[in-house]
Amino acid sequence: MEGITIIKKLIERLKEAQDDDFKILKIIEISMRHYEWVPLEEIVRKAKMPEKDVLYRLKRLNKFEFVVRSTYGYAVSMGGYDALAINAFVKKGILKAVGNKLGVGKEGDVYSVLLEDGREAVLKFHKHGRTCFTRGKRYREYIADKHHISWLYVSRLSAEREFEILNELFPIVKVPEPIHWNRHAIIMGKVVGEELKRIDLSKFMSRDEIKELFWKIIDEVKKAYELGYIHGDLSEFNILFDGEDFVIIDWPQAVSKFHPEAEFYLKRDIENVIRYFKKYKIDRDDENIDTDKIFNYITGKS
Ligand SMILES: Nc1ncnc2c1ncn2[C@@H]1O[C@H](COP(=O)(O)OP(=O)(O)OP(=O)(O)O)[C@@H](O)[C@H]1O
Ligand SMILES: [Mg+2]
Ligand SMILES: [Mg+2]
Repeated sequence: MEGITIIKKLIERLKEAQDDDFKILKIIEISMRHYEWVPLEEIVRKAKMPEKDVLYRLKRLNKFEFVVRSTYGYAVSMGGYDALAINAFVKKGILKAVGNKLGVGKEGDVYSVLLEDGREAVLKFHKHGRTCFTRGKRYREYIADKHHISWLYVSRLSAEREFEILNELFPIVKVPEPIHWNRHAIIMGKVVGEELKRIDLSKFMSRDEIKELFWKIIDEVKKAYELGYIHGDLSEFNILFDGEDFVIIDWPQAVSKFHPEAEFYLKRDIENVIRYFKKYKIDRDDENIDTDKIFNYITGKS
């Protein structure tokens, strides 16, 4: 799988990379708040190192594909940003090893990881606007993209947001346990189970049991709402089920229940869940399985 090869390469490069490589990479990262392309002089000035030493580090960073270069200067690449986050987790004594890729979402990559305390966990990289930074994409296309400065900022913000929300919800709502956050990456508890989308419940559950599962999911949505949040992207893709219990994942886009469009988002979430369960015909003899009724139930309007 391509994902595994990429991370393996990244890990190899991480092993090779030295503290001074990361020092320079961090200077570029910080300077990107003010520059699209950080000029060499700026890096030299901040590094307080002779120019030839800085150039040596930049050459290495370029070889690792941790930076992108243009005539105007240097920028951190997506791989470089991944490396910074992984390096930070390792330096803090949190992360021990990165394993296989678990899933590729629209917005990020998820890996199975081993923590220093022996726990298995999950590392999720938030990657917004990744299209402007895919491997091999050329400089010309890169500068033509007006969003290229913000991907770093937006990805970081999204990870921070998901981490905060998980902290608010866990353990009251069935969500993964938030463990750590750095840059655009979060480490969270590993959930056993598969996306509902990939499971045929009727193969091992009765209709009553399936109906019970439906209402349990709705109750989690209600609990999240009571804590102030609406998932905003709830569907059979973001519910992991192990045959008995489930966990709702993927929260960065969640909105406040006081959001002006709150009703729209909550109803859409409810509809998605109802739509998935329709194929099991659980709504046949339960008139309460209705978007408006469930909306009222969740918001306490009935
Ligand atoms: N805590 C977890 N434990 C186990 N697997 C997980 C966990 N979090 C995510 N995954 C796996 O990784 C996939 C992608 O995760 P998630 O849905 O959070 O990311 P995403 O990039 O936002 O996806 P999407 O494109 O659906 O928005 C999930 O569908 C699931 O298979
Ligand atoms: Mg998802
Ligand atoms: Mg998502």
